Amino acid sequence: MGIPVREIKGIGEKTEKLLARLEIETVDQLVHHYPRCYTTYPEPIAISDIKTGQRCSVEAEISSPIHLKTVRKLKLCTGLIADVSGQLFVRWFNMPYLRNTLKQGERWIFTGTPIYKDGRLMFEQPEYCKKEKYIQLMETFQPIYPLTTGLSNKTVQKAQAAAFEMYREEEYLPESVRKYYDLEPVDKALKEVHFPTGTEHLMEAKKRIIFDEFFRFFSALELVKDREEQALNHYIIPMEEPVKRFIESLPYPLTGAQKKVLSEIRQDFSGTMAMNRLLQGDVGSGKTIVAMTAMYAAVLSGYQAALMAPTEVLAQQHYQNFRNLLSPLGISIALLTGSTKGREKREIKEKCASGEIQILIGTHAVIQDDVLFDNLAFIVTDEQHRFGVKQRDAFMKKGRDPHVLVMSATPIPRTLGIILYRDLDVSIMNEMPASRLPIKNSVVGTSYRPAAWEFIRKQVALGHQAYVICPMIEESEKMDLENVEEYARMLSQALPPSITVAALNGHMRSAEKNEIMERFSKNEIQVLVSTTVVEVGVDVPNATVMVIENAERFGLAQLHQLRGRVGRGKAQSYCVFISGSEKEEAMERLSIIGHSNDGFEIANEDLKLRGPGEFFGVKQSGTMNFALGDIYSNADILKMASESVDYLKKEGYNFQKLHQYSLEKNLNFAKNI
Ligand SMILES: Nc1ncnc2c1ncn2[C@@H]1O[C@H](COP(=O)(O)OP(=O)(O)OP(=O)(O)O)[C@@H](O)[C@H]1O
Repeated sequence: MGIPVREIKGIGEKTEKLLARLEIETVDQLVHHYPRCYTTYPEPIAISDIKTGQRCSVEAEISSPIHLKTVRKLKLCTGLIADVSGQLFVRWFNMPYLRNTLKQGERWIFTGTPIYKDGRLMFEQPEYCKKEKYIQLMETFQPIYPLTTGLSNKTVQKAQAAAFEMYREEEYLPESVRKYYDLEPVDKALKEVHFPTGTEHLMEAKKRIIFDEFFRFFSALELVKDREEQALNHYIIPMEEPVKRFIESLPYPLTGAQKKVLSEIRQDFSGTMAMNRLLQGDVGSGKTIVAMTAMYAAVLSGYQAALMAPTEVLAQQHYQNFRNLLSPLGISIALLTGSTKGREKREIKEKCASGEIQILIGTHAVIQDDVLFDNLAFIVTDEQHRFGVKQRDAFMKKGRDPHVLVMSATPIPRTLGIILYRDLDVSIMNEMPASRLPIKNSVVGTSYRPAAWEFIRKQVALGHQAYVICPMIEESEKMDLENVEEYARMLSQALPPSITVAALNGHMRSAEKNEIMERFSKNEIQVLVSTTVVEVGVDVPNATVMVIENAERFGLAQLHQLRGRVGRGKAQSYCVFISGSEKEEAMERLSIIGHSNDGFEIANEDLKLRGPGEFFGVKQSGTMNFALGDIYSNADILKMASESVDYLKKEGYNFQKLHQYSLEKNLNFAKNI
């Protein structure tokens, strides 16, 4: 383990705890906590000239004492600031000390993004700074870190500065590779990322750090691959008559793409090597039934099969689906998740070990040590980028070299797929069932919101349901949560009382989330206001409207996922992307998604639009969990890293050495495959 953050000068117990919430416990982890973007400080403007949603600075006097009050456990500091042109309301969360720092009558420069709330324009969480310091700031650009409630950007910046006094990153890359790809030394790059000295230097530094991220990812994959050379096929699984009959008995004909993938799986099942396949299917293309058919075939051959989903809601949904279609055929199916309790859990484990349970569906609960199988021949992982390499490994070890199918709903352009999924065979499903109508999209500004709500009312009156994805506030999870509740309240008031509106957020307990989802799927709830927890896989075909607030803040891949929650039934569906920004780039990106429902096409356009070298923006793709790198914008660096891992492998480079201190971490780091 590295040096604890507590040993850094100026970090006390409170900051230590806050950092721990971001999974930062050591100095090494802190210096690898990269800024999520950089900001420059603008020339201050008059209060009368500020505009909603546009970051700005004002030089103003504090015209009222800063008032501290507690609202639902949140400590709220509020006050008024003024210049000759007007006055502005300001407020901060959980920074009670400001009452003593900011005194009435003093002049400060406040920087923030004005919002419109409770009928007035205001600054929420603005930064504050004295003029002399501000003039210096205007000449630099400042890192903005991912934060958590109570932890300010300033605190992280100070901690970084102190950390660098005691930390030096060791170079691991051979000089020849570094020179060949024109990469900076790692210690220099790391420092520059936190303390930028100029645009060009920062771009060079980020190139190196992103290269490192990708390099570690690929080399961790190499290590996993080395440990498990492709296995022989121990389980020949024919997909003959009974499987055909099952397919014929489905309430719909399979699409051409579904049939093609099934025939690829059939070949793998009867081949000489065990299957190791990625099924990349566009949102709603019907991956589940493909997996189910193959699992059914495995069971008919006398084996067990298991499916692991990333959330309880999804595991539950799969379980229902499987039961509807396979229980009548006499297949025994069980669900195992974190909320399966005592006796039931024990029983499931016993029956799984004895082979009585033929199909096990669950969350990562299925990879716990005491879950054993009798003859597990086939494992399916849903939404693979949510699981780490380690979890995938543990799942595989539940059987003796089982066939593996991983399913992903994130379309990735072919050129990138070849690099990223180097160890998997890839099947692509890009065809929607013929019975579906394409979703109608519109990209609008916030003034359209009342019309969007009215549209929800009309659709619900027709018997349909709607989702609203709530605006995000990046600074604090707590505020996100409040936001969802408040939004749901406002929407509920705007709609007739006969319409039930419910809020769903990621902080709820699983049981609570499951219950809301279940009520939504039974149409007891008509409108679901949610954070992005509904993003993956939720399947309620009666929902026909999706409204996404602050659409400009999401990556296109994520927007496509969210939109995919509608358009799953026979009725016409609609998606309204509400943009809080009128900036041209934001609109241009959103218009891509507004014009196309094809995930693969969107992914390609996204790649073209952003191209390499967009270094300053917020990460947009949301596709993979790299801290700094973005597989789209940094596709060129991704290629370099992949090539150099191949090259160094041939040269006999010891990747183990690179990962020896933190193999666990780096295997986890390679979260995505
Ligand atoms: N060939 C088909 N014809 C008509 N409906 C289908 C077909 N295949 C699947 N479906 C239905 O389409 C819906 C979506 O399928 P499924 O949940 O498997 O999608 P998915 O590919 O997993 O999408 P996502 O990634 O969004 O979860 C389900 O309600 C399913 O019953």
